[in-house]
Amino acid sequence: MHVVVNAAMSVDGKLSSRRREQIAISGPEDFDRVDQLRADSDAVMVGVGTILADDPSLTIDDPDRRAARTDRGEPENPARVVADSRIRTPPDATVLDDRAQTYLLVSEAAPPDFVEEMEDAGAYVIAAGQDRVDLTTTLAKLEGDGIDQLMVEGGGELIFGLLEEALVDDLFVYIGPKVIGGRDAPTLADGDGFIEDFPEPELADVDRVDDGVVLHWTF
Ligand SMILES: NC(=O)C1=CN([C@@H]2O[C@H](COP(=O)(O)OP(=O)(O)OC[C@H]3O[C@@H](n4cnc5c(N)ncnc54)[C@H](O)[C@@H]3O)[C@@H](O)[C@H]2O)C=CC1
Ligand SMILES: Nc1nc(O)c(N)c(N[C@@H]2O[C@H](COP(=O)(O)O)[C@@H](O)[C@H]2O)n1
Repeated sequence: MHVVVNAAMSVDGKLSSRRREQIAISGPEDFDRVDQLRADSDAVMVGVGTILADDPSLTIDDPDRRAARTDRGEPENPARVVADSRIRTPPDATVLDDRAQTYLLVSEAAPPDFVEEMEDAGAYVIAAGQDRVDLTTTLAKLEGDGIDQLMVEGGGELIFGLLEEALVDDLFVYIGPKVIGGRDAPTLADGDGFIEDFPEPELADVDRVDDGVVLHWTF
């Protein structure tokens, strides 16, 4: 499986404010680049923190891109994947609508009643890990289901979890013209943070987009 992380951050490295509400950091050209990345993916993944904060659809905006996928014999939209250790995804979350297949990655601590509720809402539930989703095992299961190209859109906890397990191949970061600040605002990589063996990606490309810049890092 090839894992591509994409996120937009402020000049000071924040994904959002301390209120954890969605903030438009990208401009139109960058949102279009993200739409193309989604169209090139078999699945788009986020953590449940992003579901609770933003209620994203994770579908493709451009109808021509959706048509090109169906012409290739692919589903109109990539599948959606939510990492949600204890099932905090609300049953009326937009990712559970019928526009795409949705996988919910949960831990073995996820209450069985909630698992059943999510399956009734149309999600395909994969469980691995004691208290927290075991990302290595669940991503391998997704690969077994035909997901070769996985795009991850955040947030900071999930991105750190993937970096910690050395699961990231490419990282695209849009840095937009905003300063958000705040010690409690989410950053690109949250979690516990590294204290040694810091991942050291290589800078593959730099592009000026809208009023900011896209950095492409490879691991
Ligand atoms: N600017 C941008 O590009 C983006 C911004 N955001 C922002 O990020 C914030 C949400 O980010 P976070 O609160 O960090 O939540 P998150 O979206 O990273 O979700 C974290 C959750 O993922 C689940 N998870 C399961 N297994 C895990 C594992 N092994 N490692 C890590 N997480 C695991 C846990 O239930 C955990 O609580 C929101 O404010 C949202 O608006 C989110 C996506 C993109
Ligand atoms: N690429 C990007 N730029 C920004 O400025 C953002 N605020 C985000 N946020 C993430 O985009 C997703 C929205 O999904 P839908 O369009 O509703 O499908 C979601 O993952 C946000 O957190 N991204």
